[in-house]
Parts: sequence; structure tokens; C-alpha cells
Amino acid sequence: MNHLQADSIRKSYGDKLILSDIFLSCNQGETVGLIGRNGSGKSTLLKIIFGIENAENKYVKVNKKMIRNLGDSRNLINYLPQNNFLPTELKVLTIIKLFLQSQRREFLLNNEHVKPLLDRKFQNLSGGEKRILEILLLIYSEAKFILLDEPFEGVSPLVRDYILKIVNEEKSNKGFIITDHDYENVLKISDKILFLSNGNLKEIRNEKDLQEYGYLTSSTYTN
Ligand SMILES: Nc1ncnc2c1ncn2[C@@H]1O[C@H](COP(=O)(O)OP(=O)(O)OP(=O)(O)O)[C@@H](O)[C@H]1O
Repeated sequence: MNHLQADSIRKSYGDKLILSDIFLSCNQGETVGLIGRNGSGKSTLLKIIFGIENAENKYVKVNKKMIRNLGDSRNLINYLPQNNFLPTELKVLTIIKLFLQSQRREFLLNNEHVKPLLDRKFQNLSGGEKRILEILLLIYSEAKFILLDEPFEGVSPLVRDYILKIVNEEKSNKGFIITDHDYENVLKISDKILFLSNGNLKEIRNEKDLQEYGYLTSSTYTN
């Protein structure tokens, strides 16, 4: 079984400490939900794990392989950034051929959400169409661990439910770390939920804990 471990992660911007000695682990078959207020450092943590952001200290491993930079994470970790990352000028069909090997390509070419988009340039897709294409390309990539930064942002409920379904289906082959302010769906999909605050991660169980830690106000959460 594949295993991702991130340990002793420390990161500051200027004199502001963002992450202080963070430990996080994810197994194949597991979805880890990461919740925190705006600016708490969730994206920074995912970027450090993926290898595109430096840290003062970090120890990231997939199985026995140390991940020191982006090159090390190739075929092991993939990351969905908050902003679109695909080449804007290319048609969707070309993008799929570039990103996926033939076996996995077929699934996407016949996917109900992607098939109608194949002849269109990425730049001409709607925000939600761009997002679902990016997410599916990552989920069907070779990588063993998929880090999704705000996957539910800008997608309709139908597409959001489809993302939840695909993540659950692919979980047997991969591990997922998901952060999104749609906390209800993060709670729904996650096997383990971590709350990032003041540079530290705490494991939480439910919405009541989120209220206790000040992520939700009592009027947001009423049960
Ligand atoms: N390159 C940078 N230089 C300086 N400060 C930065 C940089 N990138 C992020 N920060 C700061 O680090 C903190 C954490 O940012 P990060 O984007 O990781 O937060 P987040 O939890 O993902 O927030 P959000 O939920 O709003 O997306 C913020 O205060 C942000 O302003």
C-alpha cells in the first residue's frame, strides 16, 4: 500500500510563521480533508508537499522515496492549484493526449463531462468546465497521491457530486488530500479531517469541532 508522509514542515513568509512543525500522512485508500481559515497556510502546505514551494524545514516521503522538489514528485504526487494550469491555446483533445498515456486517455475521451469539450480550446471553456477537466486529468494521472486545492470552487452541484463520486471510486488506487471552503463536502468525503490554525494541524471530527476552533460561527452551525 502506498504511503505519503510529510513531517517537520516549517515555513515563514518574512517574520510571519505560517507552518510550524507540521506532520501529515495519507495512505492509499484514504481521503484527508484539510480545513482552515483564509490565509491559514493550506495552499502553502500542499505546494510544499508537491515540491513547488520551498520550506525552512521539510521531510516529505512517498513510500521510501524522499520528495525534495517537483522532479522527485513526478508520477507520485499531483497537485491541483487554485488557478488554472493547463495551456490556454490548446484544444482539449490535444491536452488529454499530452497529459495522459493511452490506456487512461480512453476513459477521459469518452467521459460524459469531457466528450462535448474535445474540439474546444481550453481558454474558451467556462470556469466549471476548466475545473472538471483539470481535476479528471489529475485523478487519472499516474500519480499515487492527488492534492486538490479548492476542487469545488465554481462548479455546479452536479459536477461537485461527480467529483465526490470519482474521488471515492479512485480511492482504492490513490490517496487524496483535499482542501476547500465547502467544508460540508470536505467533511462528507474525508476519512480524516485536519484543521490548520496558527501554523498547527489538529485532527477534528465534525462541524461542532469546527465551531469550537472558530472556523464556523454558532449561526453557521446550528445543530
Ligand atoms: N509568496 C508569498 N509571499 C508572502 N506571503 C505569502 C506568499 N504566499 C502566501 N503568503 C501568505 O501566507 C499565508 C498563507 O497563504 P495560503 O495561500 O497558504 O493560505 P490558504 O490557507 O490557502 O488561504 P485561502 O483559504 O484564502 O486560499 C497568507 O497570509 C498569505 O498572504
